[in-house]
This record gives sequence, C-alpha cells and structure tokens, in this order.
Amino acid sequence: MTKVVIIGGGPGGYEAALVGSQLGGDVTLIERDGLGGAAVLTDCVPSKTLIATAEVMSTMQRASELGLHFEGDDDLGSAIHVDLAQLNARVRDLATAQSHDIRSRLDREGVNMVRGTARISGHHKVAVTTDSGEHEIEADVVLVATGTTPRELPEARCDGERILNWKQLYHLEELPERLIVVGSGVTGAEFASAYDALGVDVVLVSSRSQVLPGEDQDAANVLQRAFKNRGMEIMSESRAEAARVEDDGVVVTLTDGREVRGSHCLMAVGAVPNTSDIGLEERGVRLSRSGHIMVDRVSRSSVRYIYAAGDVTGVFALASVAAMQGRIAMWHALGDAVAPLDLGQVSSNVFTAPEIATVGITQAQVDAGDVRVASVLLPLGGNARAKMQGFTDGFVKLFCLPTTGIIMGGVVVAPYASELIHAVSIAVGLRMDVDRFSAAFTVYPSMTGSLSEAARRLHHHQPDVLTS
Ligand SMILES: Cc1cc2nc3c(=O)[nH]c(=O)nc-3n(C[C@H](O)[C@H](O)[C@H](O)COP(=O)(O)OP(=O)(O)OC[C@H]3O[C@@H](n4cnc5c(N)ncnc54)[C@H](O)[C@@H]3O)c2cc1C
Ligand SMILES: NC(=O)c1ccc[n+]([C@@H]2O[C@H](COP(=O)([O-])OP(=O)(O)OC[C@H]3O[C@@H](n4cnc5c(N)ncnc54)[C@H](O)[C@@H]3O)[C@@H](O)[C@H]2O)c1
Repeated sequence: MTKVVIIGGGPGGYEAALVGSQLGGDVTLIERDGLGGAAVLTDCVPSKTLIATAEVMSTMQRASELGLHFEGDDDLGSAIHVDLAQLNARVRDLATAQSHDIRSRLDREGVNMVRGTARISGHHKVAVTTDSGEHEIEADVVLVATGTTPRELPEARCDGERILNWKQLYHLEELPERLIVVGSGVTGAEFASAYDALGVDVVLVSSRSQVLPGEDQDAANVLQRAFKNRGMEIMSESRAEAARVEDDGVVVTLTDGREVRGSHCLMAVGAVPNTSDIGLEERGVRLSRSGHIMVDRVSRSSVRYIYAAGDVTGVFALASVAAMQGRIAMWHALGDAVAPLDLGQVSSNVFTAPEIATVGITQAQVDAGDVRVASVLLPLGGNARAKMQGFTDGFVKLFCLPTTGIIMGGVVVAPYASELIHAVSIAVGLRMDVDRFSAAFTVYPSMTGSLSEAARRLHHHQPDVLTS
C-alpha cells in the first residue's frame, strides 16, 4: 500500500486525500487549524457568506426604483439595522459546519487525520507536532498543500481590532463607521463592495489607476464606475506605507505623505506562501523567487516523491484550481490515468456587485498578441431581463478563433455572473463553435439570451473587436 502524507487540509489537501483513498492509498492528512483549511474557515466560505447578506442589502437598496418603499421611512439606511454580531456568528457557524462536513466525509473514506503542524523531517519522513508531542511518519509520497498567510506591511501590523486582515474581520461586533480598505485586488474589491452594500462608508486605497488590475479591464471599468456611483471613495494610484491606531480610529499614511482617517482598516495587500520551516529547502525542493513551490502540470516538485498543490504553488489562487492540482497529484503518484492541469479552462468569479466571471483566454492575452481572436462585447443595457430587474450595467464578452469560430473564452459582468459563466465554460471545454453555441435555445427573457446573441454576432468571426 502506498503511504501518502498530505500536509494541509484545504481544498488542495482534502480533495487529494479523497482521491488518494479512493485509489487504495494509505492516506494521512495533517492539518494544524481545521479541515477545509483557510478556504473554509477564514477565506473563501466566510467571505461569500458575508457577501450573501450584502447581496440582499444591495437588492433592497434598489427596491424604490422598482416601486417598493419602506413604510413611513424612505431612507433604507435607517429602516434596516445590520446586526453585525449576528451576521458574523452566522458566518462562523457556517464555516465550522462546513469544516465538520469535510471531516466526516474524510473519515468515511478512511483518511487518517492528525491535528498538528507538520514538516518534512528527512528522506521520505514527515514529523508532526501535536498537543501530545512530536512523532514521525514514513511516506512514499508527500503532498504539500500549506496555502498562504496574509501579507503585512512592516509599518502596518494588524492588531485584530482596528487594523485587520481578512481573517480577523469576522469577530467585529459592530459595523465600522468608516472602513479603509488597502489593496484593490480581488480580496480588497470584494470586501469593499460588501461593506459598502451593508451601509459602511468605504475608502478604497488602490495602488493602481483602476481597481482589479489583474482582471478583465473592461469589467474592472464597470465595477469602478459602479463603486463611484454608489458613493465609494476610491483613491487611485495611492500606496499605503503605514497604519496606526489613533484615538478611536486608524490613520493610514500613504507613500506620498497623505493621511487617510477611518474607524477601521482592512489590509488586503496579497499573501505570502507557507513554505518556510517545513523542510523544503533541506530536501532540495525548488522554490520560486516569491517563495512558492515550483511544480509541473502534474503537481510534481523538483523532488520526485514530493508533490504540491494549491496557493503554495503560486498557480491561480483559486479553491477549484487547488482541488484539481491535489487530485492530479494523487492520480499521478498512484498510477491512475491523468490529464495535466489545463489553465485555459479555468473559470473564476469576483463576488462584487456586479459580479465578474471569466473563463478561458483573457483580454490581456489577446492584447499581448498571444492569441488572435474575434471578439464581441455586448452591453446588458439592451437585454430585456436586465431592464426588468433594474440592472443595466454590465456586459457579456466572447472570444472565438477567427478561422473556426471555436469559443476560447468569455467574460460576464452581471448579478450571478458566477452562474451564467458555466454555459461559456462548457463551450470552452468542449471546443464548441459560436454557431453551435447560439443554436441552443435560451429562455426569453433571460441574461443568457445575451450570451447567445453575442455568439450570433460572431457568426463570421472576423478578427475585429466589435462593441455594440
Ligand atoms: C478572502 C478570500 C476569498 C476567497 N474567495 C474565493 C472564492 O470565492 N473562490 C475561490 O475559488 N477561491 C477563493 N479564494 C482563494 C482560495 O481560498 C484559495 O485558493 C484556497 O484556499 C487554496 O487552498 P489550499 O488548499 O491551497 O490552501 P488553504 O485553504 O490555505 O489551506 C492550507 C491549510 O494548510 C494548513 N497548514 C499550513 N502549514 C501547515 C503545517 N506545517 N502543518 C499542518 N497544516 C498546515 C493551514 O492551516 C491551512 O488550513 C479566496 C481567498 C481569499 C483570501
Ligand atoms: N472570488 C475569488 O475567487 C477570490 C477572492 C479573493 C481572493 N482570491 C484569490 O486570491 C488571490 C490573492 O488576491 P488578493 O486580492 O488577496 O491579492 P492580490 O495580490 O491579487 O492583490 C493585492 C493588491 O494590493 C495592492 N497593494 C499591495 N501593496 C499595497 C499598498 N501598500 N498599498 C495599496 N495597495 C497595495 C497590489 O497592487 C494588488 O493590487 C488572487 O489571485 C485571487 O484569485 C480569489
């Protein structure tokens, strides 16, 4: 029986454990905090649960446009009270319940689980430190899926009360009066959007000229406009240098000397990989300059028996990608059929209002000349369903090959874009052409009608960018 030891119980680790066990491996999973990892306990699941409440608030904020008014009180802000303590308790409970579900599933599948901190202590050996001491486990195969830790600026240390990282937000009992969000990547944008919807005065400190520098720039434009229309203050090309607690608030100092005052500050300036002190360098595992474990497309590191999956590898930091890397590692290590990781098919979503979902090739790749495509961007302003729902920002965008019309990617900016993108994901995965895609019936009226219409506009797939 192949002895598999997995370090880290997030999606990279626990999905690998399920496959390892299914393939007959003797699997031990070591996790120091809780099953589900950061994804379930502090990052992905809690943030999306908070956002679920924010979404309801966003809908209610548009109620008056749709002819609904609060009795005797036109001001939504004073008509609805956000009980943040209750909201956060719900978030924490849901995360804990999800973690228990994962533990039960792993238990049923025969995975040995150890609560402790692990490191690779020798050739084919992993040492685990638990409450009752340290012991060593033999391993034929090791999978490292240790994730990342929020990055801290040297002069802006998080105190968990006023200066917070995203893991510390769920213990707030009351809404911040004025929240300074530093960093406008996906994490910063999602929390800025959610707290703004909950009625908090949000200031977004963005080091770039536009929010979401890593995303489709047409989509980021729409979001930035939506943020500004809702009254959010966006400080573009502003880099935070320090943050300090002063009186009952926080002062953030920018590199150009300006100061921003708020009641609380959320630091969302990226994350660093958990690769130190776990014996990687001693075993000769190659790390990138950023400290991530370098892996190939079947999740192998530079050392034959050591695999890595998830955020610790620096490949797309997504739960879905972590899980796939973990499964691939096990299929490869335990001799099952395996297809290497294909990043051209990954779909992802930014859970802001509106949501931004993407799949396949990106506008940045097209603009860089990496791939020649025909594309169309169709604003949702003309979509009947969007108008009925009072939503006219947003668009759908499709990319296809100019020669064959095969769909290579797409972007959807809309409420529930995370659900709408799946049709495009299937098209990309099956290498479907625009004519077959648009031949499928869509419901009238529906947002998906615009996806179909976009594909119809690409019938001749000329390599021009069309916008209409
Ligand atoms: C705020 C936020 C929201 C996000 N939302 C989404 C989303 O909506 N959708 C999405 O796809 N992705 C989302 N992500 C990204 C997603 O959370 C990560 O891609 C995912 O968590 C990566 O999984 P992982 O298994 O690599 O690591 P993690 O989930 O970080 O798990 C790693 C685990 O390893 C454990 N560990 C570390 N070192 C040791 C050790 N030495 N011994 C034992 N255990 C150890 C840690 O305790 C941790 O539990 C979000 C990220 C953030 C920050
Ligand atoms: N919905 C999702 O799937 C989701 C949600 C959150 C995070 N994630 C993943 O997590 C990864 C990390 O995202 P992230 O947003 O946490 O980190 P990030 O590194 O992508 O973004 C951090 C941002 O902070 C900025 N920044 C850095 N230092 C700064 C400073 N001193 N002042 C002002 N700005 C500063 C950077 O320029 C950058 O734009 C992403 O790859 C993303 O895929 C996914």
